[in-house]
Amino acid sequence: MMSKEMEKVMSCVELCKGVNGGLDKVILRGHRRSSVQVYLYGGQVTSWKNELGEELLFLSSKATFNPPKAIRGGIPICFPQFSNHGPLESHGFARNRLWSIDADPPPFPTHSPNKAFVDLLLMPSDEDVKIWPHRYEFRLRVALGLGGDLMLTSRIRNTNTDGKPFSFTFAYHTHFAVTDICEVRVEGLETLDYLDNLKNKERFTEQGDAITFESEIDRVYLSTPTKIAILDHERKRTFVLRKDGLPDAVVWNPWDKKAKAMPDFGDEEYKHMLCVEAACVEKPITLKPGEEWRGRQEISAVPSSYCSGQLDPQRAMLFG
Ligand SMILES: O=P(O)(O)OC[C@H]1O[C@H](O)[C@H](O)[C@@H](O)[C@@H]1O
Repeated sequence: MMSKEMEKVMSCVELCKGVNGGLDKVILRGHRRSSVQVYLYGGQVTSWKNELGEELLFLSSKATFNPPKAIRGGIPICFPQFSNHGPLESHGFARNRLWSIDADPPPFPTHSPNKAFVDLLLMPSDEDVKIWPHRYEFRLRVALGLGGDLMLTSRIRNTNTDGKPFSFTFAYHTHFAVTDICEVRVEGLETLDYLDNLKNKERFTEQGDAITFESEIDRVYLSTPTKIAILDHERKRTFVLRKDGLPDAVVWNPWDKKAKAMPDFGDEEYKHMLCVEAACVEKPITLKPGEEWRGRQEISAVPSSYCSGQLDPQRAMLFG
């Protein structure tokens, strides 16, 4: 049972103005100094802090908060198209639309005691329908768990009235903050096939033990396990990413040359970020009118054990 006091702390959800007093954002406050910030613009998480108030996500110091440009960093939502895997603009348009707060969302099947969450809603405007001729309701729940984990659940429903199905690709484009990219490794993707975006989406098989980084990387790993670990050796911190309904995982770091070419990304910032993205890219999702899809991502930050860099066994058990 949670104490009354704890319940009070956990129920903290605040709507306020973001950077430069412009765009609206929601702050979720959890235990001690843990928090999450979500902009209604893009339905985009831009900050996730642990109990010590340490930032766990990367947000570029050059990120602009000026629509229609997307915010560089945090967790952009890529919908209805991932990257350039289709005819739409890069990553579709959900990341540069204004979402609304969904005051009365349909119930979630699983009961959660957690009070620190917000429900957002995106529906197409008439202009959007000209770009992508479909009607949908996209519901996004962002929740800060009792243990400080960040959970994103997307529910996308086809509301077409013309009887037509639609297909889409999707990603939670999560930018993890890391101390030094050269000291990071990703476990859980070894021996898998991937499409290499740097080589015309050609298919390869991962050979290495774990993924380490020494140059630009832009890959879509296919049919991955539901759990992926990102080990930040220098900080002795491990991010655990768990996902459901999202078979693929994108790994991206632009490295020095591409970093310099991006106006909203610092020249040296590639050293301190890594994108590992729960995604559905290879096989698009198709929904008939009335059908709904769900895709969920849960991320946690746990201490790495000292010598081996493996997941701390105590905490790892919690994530099963
Ligand atoms: O610059 P953006 O449109 O935000 O895309 C940033 C990156 O996102 C993904 O990770 C893609 O795999 C990359 O190819 C792309 O460069």
